Amino acid sequence: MMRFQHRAPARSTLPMQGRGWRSRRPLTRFDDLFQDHPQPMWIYDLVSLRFLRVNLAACRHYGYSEAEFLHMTIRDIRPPSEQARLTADMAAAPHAGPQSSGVWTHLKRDGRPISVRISSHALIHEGRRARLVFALDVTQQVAAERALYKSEQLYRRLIDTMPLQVFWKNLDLRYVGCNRLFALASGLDDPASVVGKRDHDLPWQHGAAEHEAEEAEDRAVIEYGRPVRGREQTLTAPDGRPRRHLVNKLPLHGRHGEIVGLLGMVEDITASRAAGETLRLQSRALDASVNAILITRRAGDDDVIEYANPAFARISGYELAEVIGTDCRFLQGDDREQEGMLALREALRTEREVTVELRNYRKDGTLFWNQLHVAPVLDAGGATTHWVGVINDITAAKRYQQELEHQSTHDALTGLPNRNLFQDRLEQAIAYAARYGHQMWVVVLDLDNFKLINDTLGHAVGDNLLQTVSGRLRAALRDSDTVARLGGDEFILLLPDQPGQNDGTLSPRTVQAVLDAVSAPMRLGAHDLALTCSMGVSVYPRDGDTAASLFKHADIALYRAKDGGRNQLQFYTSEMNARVTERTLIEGHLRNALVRHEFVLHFQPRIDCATGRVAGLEALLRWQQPELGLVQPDRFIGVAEETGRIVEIGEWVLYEACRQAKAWQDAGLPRVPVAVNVSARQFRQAGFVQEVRGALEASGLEAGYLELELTESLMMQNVEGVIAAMLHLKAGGVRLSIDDFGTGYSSLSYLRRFPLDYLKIDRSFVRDMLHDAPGSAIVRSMITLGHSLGCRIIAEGVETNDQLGYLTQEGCDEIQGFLCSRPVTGEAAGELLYADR
Ligand SMILES: Nc1nc2c(ncn2[C@@H]2O[C@@H]3COP(=O)(O)O[C@H]4[C@@H](O)[C@H](n5cnc6c(=O)[nH]c(N)nc65)O[C@@H]4COP(=O)(O)O[C@H]3[C@H]2O)c(=O)[nH]1
Repeated sequence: MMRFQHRAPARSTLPMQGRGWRSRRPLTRFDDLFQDHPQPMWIYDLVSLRFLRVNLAACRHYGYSEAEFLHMTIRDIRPPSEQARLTADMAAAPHAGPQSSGVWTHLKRDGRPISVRISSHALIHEGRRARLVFALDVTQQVAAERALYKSEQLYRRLIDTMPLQVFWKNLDLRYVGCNRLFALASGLDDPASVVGKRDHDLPWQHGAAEHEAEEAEDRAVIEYGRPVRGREQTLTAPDGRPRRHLVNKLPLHGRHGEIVGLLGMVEDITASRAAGETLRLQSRALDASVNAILITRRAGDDDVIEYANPAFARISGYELAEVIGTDCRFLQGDDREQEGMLALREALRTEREVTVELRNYRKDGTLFWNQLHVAPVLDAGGATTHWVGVINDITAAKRYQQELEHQSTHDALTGLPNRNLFQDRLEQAIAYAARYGHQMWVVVLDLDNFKLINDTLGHAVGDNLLQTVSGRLRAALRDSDTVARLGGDEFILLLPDQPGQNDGTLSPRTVQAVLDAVSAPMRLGAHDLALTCSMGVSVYPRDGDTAASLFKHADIALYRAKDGGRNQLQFYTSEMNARVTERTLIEGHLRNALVRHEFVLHFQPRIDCATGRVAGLEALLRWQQPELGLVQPDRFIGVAEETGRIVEIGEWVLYEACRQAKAWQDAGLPRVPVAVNVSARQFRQAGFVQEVRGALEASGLEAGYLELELTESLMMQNVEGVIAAMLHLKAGGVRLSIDDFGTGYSSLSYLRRFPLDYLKIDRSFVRDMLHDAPGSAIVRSMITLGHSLGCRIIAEGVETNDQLGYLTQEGCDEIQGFLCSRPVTGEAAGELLYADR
């Protein structure tokens, strides 16, 4: 250790007080004190700031030797950051007396900083103005203070950053401290402003009642040491809005366990409560939804159900507990390869929303159609964590849609495929047959006389009949065959290759099955019916290789079958085309026949059986077509009826017949009625009665000389309307006859109501009447019936004297037929009348 070696009297130091600055007496004891003092001490020159003396403790503490110190100034032991402060301190320091100048940072010789508390005293040292400095090392104390400050800061920051309002009160219920949140909630900016106040001193938004309740609770906490936990309350926040709080209060204990106050924590749970409420509502919405909702999570290859709502249980029939944790694929059962599944898998793979329609199966195995909408649920980072699936049971809509589709492709009455569906199937069958070299048959089937049954027995019976025939046809054929209804009484059959049949003919068994289906006796309501049918057949590929040509050719064959007397099956032949061609030809020529005056009337007399004289003349239409020659009615009346031309043609006949009859009368020939055939279509025209009246007026013929022949089937359609029109005509004096009697389904009760003058027995009955007993009995009863209705009986088609004899014997009134005369021109008919004078 270095002693104070340079001690010399000349360097003695005197304090400025006491013995005086000029005293030179060495103060050895003082030096020793200075030198040996445990605190670092030094004297420095106030002008040069140089160290003048340093004690051993200073040398030890700072690490400088005394000699080194004496070459330094007091600036040299200070860091640059303290230099300005030193300058200011020097300037402010008193020239005499002691000074405490606070804590400074000094640097040791090795550069380490220390904190020192400096106190100094002015003095004269060896004639210089100097200062004696005591440096107390407070480095540790400062560090501890700093640490404390720091921890206080930390604690302050901690309670200020807590998402809770924190406060603590003393026994007087005055606030001792609080965090920033609490201060703000109380209406102040700064926690310090809260300290010392009581609740009612703070600018809360809520009122005195709340403060009182609050303090009462505080007092209870302090008095009984019982904490308050999780009390909820709603208070008004400084912004005026209600906030929901969760309040906790604990007693604060002193060093000896005594209660010294309370610590309170208030948590604002408004947002979490609102979120909870939202969740509650959303959960309720999920529960109440009529659509099933699933939330699934991907787990490996599975989409595991995490949530399913009650609607899911209702729709699927599964208990919720059964399905949670399982993959959704149980809903498809084995029906996995569905179109919707492909789209669904793709959407799951690409994590996109999708709506698909799936066939799902309930727990009991029944199918339900599911319109499924799935959407990914993303986390904050945008990754898919779950999927939400909304299941909409669209079974009813699907069924409705299927029904609509069925309706558009099926016949409503019979449930059979309609023409459109048949066409599709035929096209498919053609493609198939073409590929495999098969043949097949298209059969158009028409029920004979259906129209008559429908018209006479009513539509309900007609419908019933069609349904029965449909069912029978369906049952008679194989599943691979198609039966469709084309409309009305027309059916069409598609019969693909019959096993063992490749000769272009239908198997007799199939034909028989179809015939039996139609002709087996049928009881419909009160009616026993026996039907027949006509069939036209075309064969693929012989008669056509398109749906249209097969259709057309089967239709032509049918036409031929009907033409040939019905109740038969006709295969299409190329010659049939000729007939169709002729029909087309006739239809074309008919268009201009009237304007070209190509029609003429022939007349056939009928003879009174009693007198043998002409009783009347029937006007029969002939068509003198330049290219076709004289065309008989059976070749063109049907076409005229179908095309509607019969209306204008019939009108011409009516006028012409009246004109001719009047001309004969005017020529002085015998006055006999002229009979005109009226077609159903013509009769149904709204102005028909007026038209008859017009023809009579135009010709000047008396109504009593005009006779209208109405067919039985015409009269049975819209019976009431027909009777009304007949009564009108009858009232005007016109005579009425029922033509072709016996060929239709006349109801006797109706017959009585028709105001008829004549009943014409159809020539088919006359032809057959002498062949067997039933035939003659039928004619006999017809005559009796006619007479009982008050009609004169005319027998048609009388060709032989035997027929004439029988008819006369049975009381027939008039006869018409080749026996008396064929239909002849108007001129020849005039001659007949002339001869009959
Ligand atoms: N086998 C045979 N036939 C006989 C005999 N006596 C008469 N006929 C034929 O029987 C038909 C009688 O006429 P309808 O039954 O009214 O049958 C008529 C009638 O339904 C219809 N028709 C003729 N003219 C007209 C007309 O002006 N208007 C309408 N709507 N139909 C007419 O055409 C049908 C056929 O007329 P037509 O060919 O003139 O044939 C006539 C006549 O030539 C006979 O002894 N044996």
